[in-house]
Amino acid sequence: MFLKTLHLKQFRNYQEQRVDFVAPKTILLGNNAQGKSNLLEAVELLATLRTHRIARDRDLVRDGENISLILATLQREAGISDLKLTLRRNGRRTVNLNSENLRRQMDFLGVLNAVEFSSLDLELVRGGPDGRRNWLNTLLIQLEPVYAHILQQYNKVLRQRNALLKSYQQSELKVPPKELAVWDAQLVSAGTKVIRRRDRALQRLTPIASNWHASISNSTEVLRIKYLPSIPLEENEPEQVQQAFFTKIEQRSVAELHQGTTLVGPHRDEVELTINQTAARQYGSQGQQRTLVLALKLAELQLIEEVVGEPPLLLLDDVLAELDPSRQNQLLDAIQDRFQTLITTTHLGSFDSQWLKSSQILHVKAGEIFPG
Ligand SMILES: Nc1ncnc2c1ncn2[C@@H]1O[C@H](COP(=O)(O)OP(=O)(O)OP(=O)(O)O)[C@@H](O)[C@H]1O
Repeated sequence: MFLKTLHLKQFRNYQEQRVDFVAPKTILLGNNAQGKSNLLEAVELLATLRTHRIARDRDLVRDGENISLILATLQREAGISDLKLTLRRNGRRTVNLNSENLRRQMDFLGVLNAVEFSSLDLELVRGGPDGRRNWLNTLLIQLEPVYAHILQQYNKVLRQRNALLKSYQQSELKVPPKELAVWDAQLVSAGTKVIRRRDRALQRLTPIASNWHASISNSTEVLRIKYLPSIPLEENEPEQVQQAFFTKIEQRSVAELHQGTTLVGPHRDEVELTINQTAARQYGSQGQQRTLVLALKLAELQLIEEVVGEPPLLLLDDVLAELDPSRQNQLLDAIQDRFQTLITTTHLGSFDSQWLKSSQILHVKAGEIFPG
């Protein structure tokens, strides 16, 4: 797929800016805080309706405005699509495809696919399980847009069940509330769907990521990715997972009532990353952590391409210059001209000349874009 144009209105620090993409790679060049990442963020929003920088919609809308528009023209094998996302300060969003407002956000999600790689992704290795769950959720939304709906349902049930547990904890009641059984069943039903999809996605991603990792590290390191769901998972069968889920809830019920919160379910899942059988985060070197994240990102690209049937976009936010020339070349070989790539950087100095040859260069200055 190829993003032909992007048009931002009152988004972040852009007043109104249209960009035409004319090469397989676009380098957005500019000093800090000019709007380079903001532009990638707009593309990320079109792909996932999420942003990896924790932000509410009112942070995305330009200061002093109430509404913000992200418009794009996308070329896919099946034809051209026009996407429009409206963000409002009050958080209400509208999604529009080919001039038609869509009722379900799910129908917007499968249109543009993109993999984002920024320095924040190093947190995948270094940070807590939350970041890894988030990463997996974002990937799954693109592999199966219905996942966005499933996750939303799970989170809703989780919030309601937590509210019930909290009110019990704060009450004088001696007997757990009767409605809890209803919430247990709903939690298990929605949670099982989440768990089974996470398991399936990681089963497919792991061999691809391990291969990339072996190739980047010249086979000196073995990367393993292991899904550690909060309930034991023996077989990826609905009945088996549901049964295990109910059993675990029963085992933790006293603790849940005591703590007033849900202790079992996919909101407590972990994804373990190991290199040569040691937890990756203990593998101190920044270089090794970068290799790992690069392998994960290349695997995401490949998996999305396999599932969707077309190469997604790659968004490289300030990471390319940090890779050494050999890793840069590996990335270049992997993406060639098949994956449209948008790259932000503050300087061109450390770019391999190969990169520059096939790139369109745009200058970003205070929310405006100028051709290079
Ligand atoms: N809602 C908003 N309204 C107006 N300006 C905003 C809004 N949100 C962010 N900005 C501005 O956008 C700028 C940050 O842009 P961005 O994050 O894209 O930086 P960048 O060019 O990628 O630089 P860096 O190299 O530091 O990442 C800051 O000047 C910030 O004040």
